[in-house]
Amino acid sequence: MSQRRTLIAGNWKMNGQKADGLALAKGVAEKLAGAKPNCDLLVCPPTTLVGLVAEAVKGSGLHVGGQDCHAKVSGAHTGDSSAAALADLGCTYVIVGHSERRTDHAESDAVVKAKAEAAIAAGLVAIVCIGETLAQRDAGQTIEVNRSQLVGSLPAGATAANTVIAYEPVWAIGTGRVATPAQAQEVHAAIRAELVKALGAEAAGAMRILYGGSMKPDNAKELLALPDVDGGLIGGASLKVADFWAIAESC
Ligand SMILES: O=C(CO)COP(=O)(O)O
Repeated sequence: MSQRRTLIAGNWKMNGQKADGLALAKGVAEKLAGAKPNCDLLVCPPTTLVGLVAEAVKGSGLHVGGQDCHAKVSGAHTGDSSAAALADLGCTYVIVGHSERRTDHAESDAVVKAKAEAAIAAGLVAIVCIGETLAQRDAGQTIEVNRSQLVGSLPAGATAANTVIAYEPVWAIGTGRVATPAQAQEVHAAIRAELVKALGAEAAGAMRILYGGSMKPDNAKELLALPDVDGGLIGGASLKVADFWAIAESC
């Protein structure tokens, strides 16, 4: 049996306002009150809702996370949020380096690494995202692109307790085109091998590597059963209680 506890994480992205966001979070928390799936459950609402959601699900066992944080603790960074402020609102995780942020905000590996380090310093678990584009996959660069993003984005002091890796092939995000089990396992195994080099076998063996990209109730079981897939980072399907819960029940 894997020593790694599966993590099912919902990335709501820029979706939800007070009423529907609260209903979604409370819906998941209520499910959790009735049954304990064989995984940790996390929702990452937009920053606007993080505080409200964290208050609403307090004590339920449902974890709450941010979708991004700044590398600095405070200062003149209009529109940004610090990891410490997210922790203060009740977050225990934060996603960094999502491909949408790498693209929309030109975030480099160095920026992602600094953000992950800030997250850890604030006591949060950093979920560090990496993944290749379709053009890179078609050019046979998948393993090298992921290796290089991982090495460049991995925070100093990373441990299995403070860092989670998320492999999200860009071509699978929001497209309905999910990676095949063979494609996912190949990259996850390569990530694990790189983690062994960077952190040693023990930490690498204990670190969770999530798959993200069109994970749905009908494909989750097969992906989550792969030896190096330790959970999911779920976009679209995390916006419906029934779908998110069905994925959690596939663990
Ligand atoms: O980007 C994702 C999660 O971070 C995946 O999104 P989808 O599940 O909508 O493809």
